[in-house]
Amino acid sequence: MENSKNLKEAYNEVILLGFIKLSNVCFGYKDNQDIIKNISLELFKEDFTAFTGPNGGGKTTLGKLMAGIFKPSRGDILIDGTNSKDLKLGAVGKKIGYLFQNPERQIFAPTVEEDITFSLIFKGVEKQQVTMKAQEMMEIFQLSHLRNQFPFTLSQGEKQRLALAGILINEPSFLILDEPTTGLDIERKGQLSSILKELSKRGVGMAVISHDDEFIQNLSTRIIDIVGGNVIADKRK
Ligand SMILES: Nc1ncnc2c1ncn2[C@@H]1O[C@H](COP(=O)(O)OP(=O)(O)OP(=O)(O)O)[C@@H](O)[C@H]1O
Repeated sequence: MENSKNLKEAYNEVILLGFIKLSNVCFGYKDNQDIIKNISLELFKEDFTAFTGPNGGGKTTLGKLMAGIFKPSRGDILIDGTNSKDLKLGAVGKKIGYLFQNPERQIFAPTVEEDITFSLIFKGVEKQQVTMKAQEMMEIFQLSHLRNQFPFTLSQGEKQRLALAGILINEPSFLILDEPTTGLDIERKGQLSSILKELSKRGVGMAVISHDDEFIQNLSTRIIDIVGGNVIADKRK
């Protein structure tokens, strides 16, 4: 018994286990029309994975499936070992942080600070701890000077950083980011790259949907091409 346990542990150490595993996944918004067509794929925390491909290919749809926002019409998605069909959105949120293409969709509160702390307060985390974590997030994302500002009046880059701060305060194990560089100037894009690289180094899994070639080339270790709801290429660098 003891031997078989050790064997299993050793096996798990040498074989990298996928954090998100898709098996024969299909999905359509309307009946009989699959947008995602039988995709099987495993994503690893150790990778920095980029999803590319032409407009309308299905990247955003796939991202929402992997984040548990949509459930597959057919096939299964395991998120950290649990079928996404059995996971409520709140439970997925503890494991996966999802940045929408339009960060305004993630603004909930009347001030920047309240927006960042929204989810922790909702979960009933103790006030002193919430304040400390918010401080840390505002420093990392250079939002301290905007703490009392109404989020809708922020610039695109600031909204992007605010959305990321609100996601990362929950310490998810894996991040899925949909077009995170849209509307960012070169300087802000560089800052975002450094933050994501650092998070990846600290063990946070990364999947980025992007058309931004330079950004992808700079960060990713694996590039997956999605065309017409299919994976047409899957390359490691
Ligand atoms: N809510 C929806 N209802 C119906 N069809 C949708 C919906 N959202 C997306 N689609 C369709 O699904 C297909 C894939 O769209 P999706 O946004 O996933 O592609 P994408 O690869 O992310 O595109 P882009 O690069 O333009 O963001 C498109 O044909 C789109 O029109």
